[in-house]
Amino acid sequence: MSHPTAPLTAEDVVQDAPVIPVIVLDEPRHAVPLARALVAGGIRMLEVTLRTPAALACIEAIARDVPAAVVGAGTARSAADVQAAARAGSRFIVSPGYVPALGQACRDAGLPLLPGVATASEIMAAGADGLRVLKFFPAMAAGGVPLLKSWHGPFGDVRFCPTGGVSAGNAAQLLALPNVACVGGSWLTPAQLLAEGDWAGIEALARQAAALRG
Ligand SMILES: O=C(O)C(=O)C[C@H](O)[C@H](O)COP(=O)(O)O
Repeated sequence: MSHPTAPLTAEDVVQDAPVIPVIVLDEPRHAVPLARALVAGGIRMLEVTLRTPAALACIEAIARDVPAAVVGAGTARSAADVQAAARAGSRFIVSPGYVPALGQACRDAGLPLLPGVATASEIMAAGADGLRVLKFFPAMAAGGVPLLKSWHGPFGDVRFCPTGGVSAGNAAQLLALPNVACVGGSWLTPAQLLAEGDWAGIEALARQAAALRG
């Protein structure tokens, strides 16, 4: 990334760190200290899922108060989600699946999209709309390492961010594959550490995740 506020590409999003934390926030007051802890641990590309009522306020707070973080929205399922996420200050969009309307909404908003795929046809649908950097979801349930190896033949130009069932225990094995750019997961931000406000604990998890590659 050349400048912290310059428009990003999907490549920028996946090559910044080995892990994109998938963050579920119920409490807006957790957003800023959590983002600071992750950044302190070496992880600044942060995906806040739109699964909770607090999500947009959390994205807004991180975008405003943690300039060292790059906040994006996850669980985007519709054009309206993309628009709301963009208004809140999201710099990238992650979705569990892909429909062309989502791709169009991201192009309209000028935001990179990591769309979720789990089959060859979905990879081809995303590819038809110019998308070659994809989330693989739900990674471990859908086929994990063997499926990624199978895709590498026909889709050698596609790079994946496997997410879903990824943990500190299996991330290194995924990251070793040539078509894996990074992984995503919720293990850096356990609900219990959030509830306890254990920011040092989250920073330590981020530091371990940041060290997974290189
Ligand atoms: O909310 C979304 O947009 C999703 O697609 C689902 C998340 O990526 C997974 O829930 C993360 O999986 P875990 O790391 O196994 O918890």
